[in-house]
Amino acid sequence: MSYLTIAKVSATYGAATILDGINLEIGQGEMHVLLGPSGCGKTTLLRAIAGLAAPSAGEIRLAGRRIDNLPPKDRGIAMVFQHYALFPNMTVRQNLAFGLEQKKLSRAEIARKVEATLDMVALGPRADVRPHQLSGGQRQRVALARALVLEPSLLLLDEPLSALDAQIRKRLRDELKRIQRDTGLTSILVTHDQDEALTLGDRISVMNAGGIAQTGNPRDIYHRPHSLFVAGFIGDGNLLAPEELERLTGIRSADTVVIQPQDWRLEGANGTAAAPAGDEAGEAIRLPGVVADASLSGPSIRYTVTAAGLRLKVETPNHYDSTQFSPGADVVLTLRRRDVHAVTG
Ligand SMILES: Nc1ncnc2c1ncn2[C@@H]1O[C@H](COP(=O)(O)OP(=O)(O)OP(=O)(O)O)[C@@H](O)[C@H]1O
Repeated sequence: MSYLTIAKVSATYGAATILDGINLEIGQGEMHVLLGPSGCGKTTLLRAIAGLAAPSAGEIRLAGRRIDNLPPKDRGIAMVFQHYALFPNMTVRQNLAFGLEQKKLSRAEIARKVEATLDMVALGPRADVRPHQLSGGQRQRVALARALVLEPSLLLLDEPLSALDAQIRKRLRDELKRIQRDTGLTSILVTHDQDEALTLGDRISVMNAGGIAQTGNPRDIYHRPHSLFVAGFIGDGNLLAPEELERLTGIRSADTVVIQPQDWRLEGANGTAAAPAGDEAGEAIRLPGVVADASLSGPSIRYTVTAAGLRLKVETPNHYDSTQFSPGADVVLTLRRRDVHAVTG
C-alpha cells in the first residue's frame, strides 16, 4: 500500500517545465532512491514534497493525508542536505535538542530522545563539542541525527554523502542503510551516483528530463532496463543494435540489447584457463575475439575485447590465480543466451 503518493505532480520555472506529471507511490518503511543526471528534476521533486517549492499541478499524500497545501513545518517531513546546515555556536547535543525545544517537549523527554539518537549515530562521545571540531563525516552524521530526532513521518535526503571523500562516504552509506532499516523510516534519497542508488535503494526511480523513466528494485533496474536511457545510465553494459547482435552472435532481435560485462566468460583460444560457463550444453554462445585492452580494478579484471568488428566490455573476477590475458591475446567469449536482454518499454 502506498504511504507517500505523488499524483500528476508538475512544476515550472517561468516557461520551463521542470517536473512533468510525476506519478510515484512509495511504501511505508521503504528507502526510495531518485537517480538521474544533473538537472533532471530530482531536487525539485524533493523540494515539492517538503513544501519548499510549490508544484504547479498535482497532489501529494502522506499517510493518507493530503500535504501539498500544508506549510513545510506541518508536513512531518525532515530533510538532510548535501551541505550540513548545523548551528556553529551550539554543541552537537544542543543542535539535536533545538528542533525538539521548538516543539515544546519537556526537558526530560528532549534529553531522552537526544541521547537515544546520539547512540544510534554513534556520536555519544562527541556530544559536547561544536561542529567545527568534527570531521566532515561526523558533521553529516549530526545533520542526520538532527533529522532523526524529530521522528518525522518521512525523511528526505538530498545527496547527503556527495560532499564527503570516498572512504567516509562508503562507511556512512552503510551506516545510513543500517539506521534506515533499524528505524523503519520511510526515506527518499536523491543521488546521481548509481552505485549509491543500487546499494541503498529498496526501489529506485530513474529520472530523465522532468519525468520518471523507470521505477523498480535495484536488480531489475540494473539487469532489466526498459529503455536505452536507463540502460545507458545504469551499469556499464554493452548496448548492441539488432544488426550488431546478429553479426556477433547470429541472434535476431527487434530491439537493441544489453549484455553486462560480467556475463561474458573468457578463456584462451587454445583452451587455457577455461572459465566455466555454468550452463547447460547448447545454451551458450561461443565466439572468438582478441583482447584489445586489459586493466585491474580491485575485485575484477576489465577487458576490451574485439569480436566481429565490435569492441566489447568484458569483466572477469580477479582471483589471485586468475589468468590475466594481455592485449593481442586470442580468446573465446562465452555467453548464456538468457543474459542477452532486449531493451524494450
Ligand atoms: N529556482 C530556479 N529557477 C529557475 N530554474 C531552476 C530553479 N531551480 C532549478 N531550476 C532548474 O530546474 C531544473 C531541475 O533542477 P533540479 O535541481 O531539480 O535538478 P537535479 O536533478 O536535482 O540536478 P542536480 O543533480 O544537478 O542537483 C534544472 O534545469 C535547473 O536549472
